[in-house]
Amino acid sequence: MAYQVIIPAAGQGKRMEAGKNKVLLELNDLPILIHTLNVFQMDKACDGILLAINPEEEEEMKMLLEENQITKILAFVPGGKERQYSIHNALKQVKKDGIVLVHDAARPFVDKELFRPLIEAAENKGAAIFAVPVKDTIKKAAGDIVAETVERTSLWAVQTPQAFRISILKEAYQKAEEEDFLGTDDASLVERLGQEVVIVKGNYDNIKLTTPEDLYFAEAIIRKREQRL
Ligand SMILES: Nc1ccn([C@@H]2O[C@H](COP(=O)(O)OP(=O)(O)OP(=O)(O)O)[C@@H](O)[C@H]2O)c(=O)n1
Ligand SMILES: C[C@](O)(CO)[C@H](O)COP(=O)(O)O
Repeated sequence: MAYQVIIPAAGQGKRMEAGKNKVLLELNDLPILIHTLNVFQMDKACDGILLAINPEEEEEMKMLLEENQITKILAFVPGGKERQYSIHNALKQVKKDGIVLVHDAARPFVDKELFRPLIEAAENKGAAIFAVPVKDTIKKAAGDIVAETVERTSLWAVQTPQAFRISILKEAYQKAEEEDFLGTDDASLVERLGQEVVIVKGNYDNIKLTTPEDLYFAEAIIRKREQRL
C-alpha cells in the first residue's frame, strides 16, 4: 500500500486570471499548495513527495513548506513547459519500483480515505485513475455546430491522483518522449502501451481549481468540512 507521489505545481495558472501561480493563492489563510501537500504529509502510506516547481518560485515554496512542517519532500524538480514535462522531470528522480501516484497541486480537496481501492487497483492491474460520472450532456462540435451527442453512460470526468506501477509509468513516458506525444493526463500515455487503466470512483469534491469560479466552490467545500468538525 506504500507509495510515492509526484505533485506537479509548476504551472502559471493562466485560466485563474490571478496573475500568479494559482497554487500559491490562499484558501482559508493557507496556500492551495499546502492544503494539497498536507493530505500526503498526513497519509502514513505516503513514503515521499516529489514536487515539480517553477525554479523562480523555489525560495517562496521552500519557505512555505518549512512554515507548514511539510517534511516528506524527497526532491524538488524543475517544472517544464507542459504539465507532462514537469511530471517527467520528477519521474526521472523516482528510484525504487512499486507504486507512484501523480496528483495535481491544484486539487486540494482529495480525500486520502479513498486512496486504498485506487492503489490496490494499480498494484493488481498496473494503472488506476480516479474519475466521476459526467453529469452534463456532452456533445462534439464542428465549429459552433453540434456534430454528435456523446452517449453519457460511458463518460467519466477524470481526476487525480492517478496511480501506476512505476515501471509502467516510466515506459509510457519514455515512449511519449520518443514519439513526441503530449497528453492531458498520465493515463493517456499509459493507454498508448496497450495497458488497461482501471477507473475508481472518486468524489465530486475533488475539483481542480482552474478558473475563478472554482474558488467559490472551494470556499463552499471548506465550509462544508468545517461544519462536519
Ligand atoms: N507546465 C506545467 C503546467 C501545469 N503544472 C501543474 O499541473 C497541475 C494541473 O495543471 P493546470 O490546472 O493546467 O495548471 P496551470 O497550467 O497552472 O493552469 P493554466 O493552464 O490555466 O495556466 C497544476 O497543479 C499545475 O501547477 C505543472 O506542474 N507544470
Ligand atoms: C490531469 C487532469 O487533472 C485530469 O483531469 C487534467 O487533465 C489536467 O488538465 P490541465 O489542463 O493540465 O489542468
